[in-house]
Amino acid sequence: MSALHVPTLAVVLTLVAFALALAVGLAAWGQREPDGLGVWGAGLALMGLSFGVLLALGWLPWPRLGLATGNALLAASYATALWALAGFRHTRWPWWRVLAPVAMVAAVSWVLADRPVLRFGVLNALFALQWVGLLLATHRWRDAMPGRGRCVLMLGAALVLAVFLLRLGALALGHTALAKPFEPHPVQSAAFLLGLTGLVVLTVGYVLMSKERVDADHVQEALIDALTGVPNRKALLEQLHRTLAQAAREQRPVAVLMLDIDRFKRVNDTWGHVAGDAVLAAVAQCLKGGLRAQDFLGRYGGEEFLVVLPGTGEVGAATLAEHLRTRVERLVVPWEPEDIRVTISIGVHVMPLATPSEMQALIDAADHAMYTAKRTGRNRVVVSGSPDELPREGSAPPREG
Ligand SMILES: Nc1nc2c(ncn2[C@@H]2O[C@H](COP(=O)(O)OP(=O)(O)OP(=O)(O)O)[C@@H](O)[C@H]2O)c(=O)[nH]1
Repeated sequence: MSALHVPTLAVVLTLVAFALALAVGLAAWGQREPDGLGVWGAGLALMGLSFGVLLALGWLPWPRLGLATGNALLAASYATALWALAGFRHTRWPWWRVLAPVAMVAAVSWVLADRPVLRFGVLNALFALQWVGLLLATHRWRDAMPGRGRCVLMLGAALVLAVFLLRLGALALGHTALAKPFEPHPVQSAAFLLGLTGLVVLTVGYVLMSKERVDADHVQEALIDALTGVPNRKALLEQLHRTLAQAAREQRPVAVLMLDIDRFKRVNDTWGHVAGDAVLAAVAQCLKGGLRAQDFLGRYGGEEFLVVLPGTGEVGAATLAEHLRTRVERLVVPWEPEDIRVTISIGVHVMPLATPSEMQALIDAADHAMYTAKRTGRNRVVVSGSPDELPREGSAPPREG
């Protein structure tokens, strides 16, 4: 290990830090949703700068100032890494949390400039504390970082922390020669290798976290209807399929409500398409607010919504449908020159023992009941199979009584 030339390793570390800063900066450039990646890149640049200053100490006219600056930049780069993570979590990060460790490290470097062993010990302890803080924060903020990127990042942080623990351990065992900057020593070689590996792993972890966030957003966008903010048809059908499969396993009923805004064309024709959009969004949120936690609402098509009620029988489904109908009836959508009110017609169908293969039949039956509600006056609820329902084409007329 001592064959590994420490100053060369330090130069490699400097170049790698700058190269990663450039790559990360390019990746973060023009990001739609900033997630701290740009700040992470700035931290890498600060790290490269700090090693540059420390490597140039021998040539600087004021080595004491150079030492304090180089170490302060290193503390700043570590503090910036934590700041970036706070940004990933959309947490406001006060300036003092970045500046406090920087000021402390600068003061220690300056005051203990003539006591290299003590300075080396205190500085490595302070840096180790910064990385313990970063590891703890990453663990505490795991909800905001649910993917594998966080694990990779924590591995990188552990490797960097190991650098300072290794140096502190060696110092405690009497290897005081380490205290000279870039002194050839197997422990220093190992520390630089660990640091280099940790830096790369950390950055890969952060970029992975950023990518996982974007992927999750895309999945979410693909399943949410942009206008109304409720699940779209694809998400709705997938959820209904899952609900039917679970209901079949548990031998429980599933109810489906098909809801359609009455005379919606008139809303568009009277107040314009933008008003129609506002009404659609307001109705969707109104319906959503009237559901129980286990129920599921989605936009089935134009002005049609579908509600899935797992484990709900006919009486419960009809009661909930009536509740939704009155909620929408009371809804007032603010608009100029006059507020807009609409009503909805609802068709209800319940399958006591449904299976996923009957999904389309379930929807069609609710749709037909809704069609009956339209044809028999609108602003009403019709339960499929009830005497109210009009006969379906090609089917037997509804039973009497
Ligand atoms: N503003 C807006 N209008 C939509 C949207 N999707 C569908 N529509 C309109 O919804 C209207 C549906 O009209 P129809 O199917 O004739 O039904 P209706 O006027 O609601 O009458 P009934 O259903 O019989 O009560 C059409 O004018 C569509 O253009 C949308 O996303 N935004």
